[in-house]
This record gives sequence, structure tokens and C-alpha cells, in this order.
Amino acid sequence: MSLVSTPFEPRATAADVLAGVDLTGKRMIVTGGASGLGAETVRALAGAGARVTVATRNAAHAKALVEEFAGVDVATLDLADLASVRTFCAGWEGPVDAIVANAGVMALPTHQKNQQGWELQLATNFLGHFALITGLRPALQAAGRARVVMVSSGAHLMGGFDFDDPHFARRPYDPFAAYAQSKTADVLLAVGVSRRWADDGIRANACAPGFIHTNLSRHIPVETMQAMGAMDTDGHLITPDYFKTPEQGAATSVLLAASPLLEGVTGRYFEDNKELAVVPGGPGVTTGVAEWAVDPAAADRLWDHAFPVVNEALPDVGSR
Ligand SMILES: NC(=O)c1ccc[n+]([C@@H]2O[C@H](COP(=O)([O-])OP(=O)(O)OC[C@H]3O[C@@H](n4cnc5c(N)ncnc54)[C@H](O)[C@@H]3O)[C@@H](O)[C@H]2O)c1
Repeated sequence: MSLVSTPFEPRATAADVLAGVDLTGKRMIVTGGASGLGAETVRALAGAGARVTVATRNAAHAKALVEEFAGVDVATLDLADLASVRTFCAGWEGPVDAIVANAGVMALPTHQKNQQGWELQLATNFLGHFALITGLRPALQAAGRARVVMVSSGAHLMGGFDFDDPHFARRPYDPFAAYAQSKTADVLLAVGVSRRWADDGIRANACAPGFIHTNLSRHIPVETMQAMGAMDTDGHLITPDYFKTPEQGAATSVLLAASPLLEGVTGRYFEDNKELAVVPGGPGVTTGVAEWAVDPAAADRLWDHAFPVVNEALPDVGSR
């Protein structure tokens, strides 16, 4: 099977990717859409005519986007709180053509858990999105050819999903291992959706945006930022050549959410506007998608692991 490519350069912007694409009549949700890459994702989709709901913990943060585009609205969503996800899903009306699962938190310095006892990066980056997507399955089905976009990270190459100890009960908590695990889980969720919901016309893919200065890095230690060449010794941000702008970082997300070039493509992993090859993963591997993130058996196992938790929290919402 050959890798999916597109005419777009790695540094194309989200607006470039959607040039000439008319999304009038499409309804889309962008989680974490009030800041960083999410805000640029919203701008590009709304700029192409889609009606976009910014799903965010603090609606006030989306004020500028709502004022900028007539087609942008805002709804409250805290992915770390399944009751909040339930309220969001219960309040949703009509079809949804694309969900961009963009919200995320990285390298939380302390070991925190959500109400269900899930480690908080996994709870936010994966479980909340799993609940949202399964809760909105009828809305995805109703759209016809709906798309799910899991915004993962090249950090998933650092580690797979530890089914024996996903919440760091028996191993020491490691902020980066927890982030890597959550981002592997995001790719596995795209694989799971692509395997289970293909008959509904629902397509799901994952992507990595690249490196972009956003609020995401606020928990990264100064020494790590300096080693990346992204901060000087005085603590000022530097932008190395390998970094992208937020507009460029959102390009692959909107490609997967809305480009006609991706019609029918499902269960794949993209970066820089093209599909990446499967690689072993592990220390020193910096590009590609790790075998452990696209393993169908792991995708099924993760689905079965998370489903009872979500089903208990959202018993009356959606269908799976
Ligand atoms: N910036 C990068 O270099 C980079 C690299 C790889 C992957 N990513 C991924 O891109 C995505 C977007 O990140 P970003 O760089 O724009 O960072 P960001 O911090 O600007 O955006 C993340 C968004 O997620 C929201 N969020 C966090 N916890 C939430 C919760 N419990 N409920 C609802 N929303 C919540 C935040 O409020 C914020 O709006 C993330 O999934 C991140 O893992 C970013």
C-alpha cells in the first residue's frame, strides 16, 4: 500500500491547504479551538465556509474568533471531566461533518488523575476525546462521510501504551512518558474508529503538527527547551528553523478534516501534509509512525479498556 501524498509543501499553511475548498453547509468541532493550533484550525475551516464550534473550557477565550467569523460558535467542554463531555454531547443537535480532536496538555509535572482515576494527560488527550467521539457517533453517522482527526504528536515515538500500568500506579510517574502514552493512544483511537465505523462512512486519521511555539510547552523544563534550541539562556523563546508557525502547524489537521484529496482515506498517520511510514519507534527515532500506535490488536484492546469507563459516564448519550 503506497503512502498518501499531497501537492502541499511541508510548510504550507492551513489556509493554503484549503484554498479553493468550499465548506459551506459543513459543521465541524475543534476541541481546544480557542488557542494555539486549534485557533488556526478554526480560522482555516471557518474561512473556507464551515460552521465551526470551538469546544473549550473557557468560552470567553474564544471571543475573538466568534467576533471574527459569523460561522463560529462556542460551547463549553472540559475533556478531563466526563460529566462535561456528557453535557456537550447531550446538547449537540444535528450532524457533525468533522471532529478535530486537537485539545491537549503536555508533560504535567505532577501525577494527577481525573475522577475515574485516569492519569490526567491520558484522561484529557485520549479518554475525553474517546467519550466525545463515541457520544457524537449518531451525529457523525448523520453527516454521511464524516471525519475524525486525532491531533497526536511525534512524541508518541517515545513510548507505547502500557496496558499493565497506564496510570502509573506501579511505575514512577514520568511526565514525558505519560504524554507519549496519551499520544500513542490518540493514534490508536483513529485506528479503532477506522476499523469499527467504516460502514457508517466515518473516516479517522491521526497527525503530528510538528514543533510550534504555543502554550503547550509551558511545563517543559527550561533545560529541555534550551537543548531543543528553542530558548536562550535568559529564558527568551527562540524559533529554530525546524519550528513551524501556528498557521503551518494547523495545516495537516485541516487537510485531514476537510480536504477533498483525503476522501476515503482512513486509519493513517500524517505529518507535513503527507502520510508517514510505519517505523519501530523508540529512542532516537524522530519521524514516522510507531508500530505500536497502528497495531490493530492494540487499538481493539484500548477501545475495550476505555469503553466501560465512558459507557458508565455517558450511559444515555450516543451509540457505539
Ligand atoms: N505545539 C507543538 O509543538 C505540538 C507538537 C506536537 C503535538 N501538538 C499537539 O497539538 C495540539 C494543540 O496544542 P497547541 O500546541 O496548540 O497547544 P495549546 O496549549 O495552545 O492548545 C491546547 C488546547 O487544549 C486545551 N485543553 C487543555 N486541556 C483541556 C481540557 N481538559 N479540556 C478542554 N480543552 C483542554 C487548552 O485550553 C488549549 O486551548 C495538542 O494536542 C498537542 O499535543 C503540539
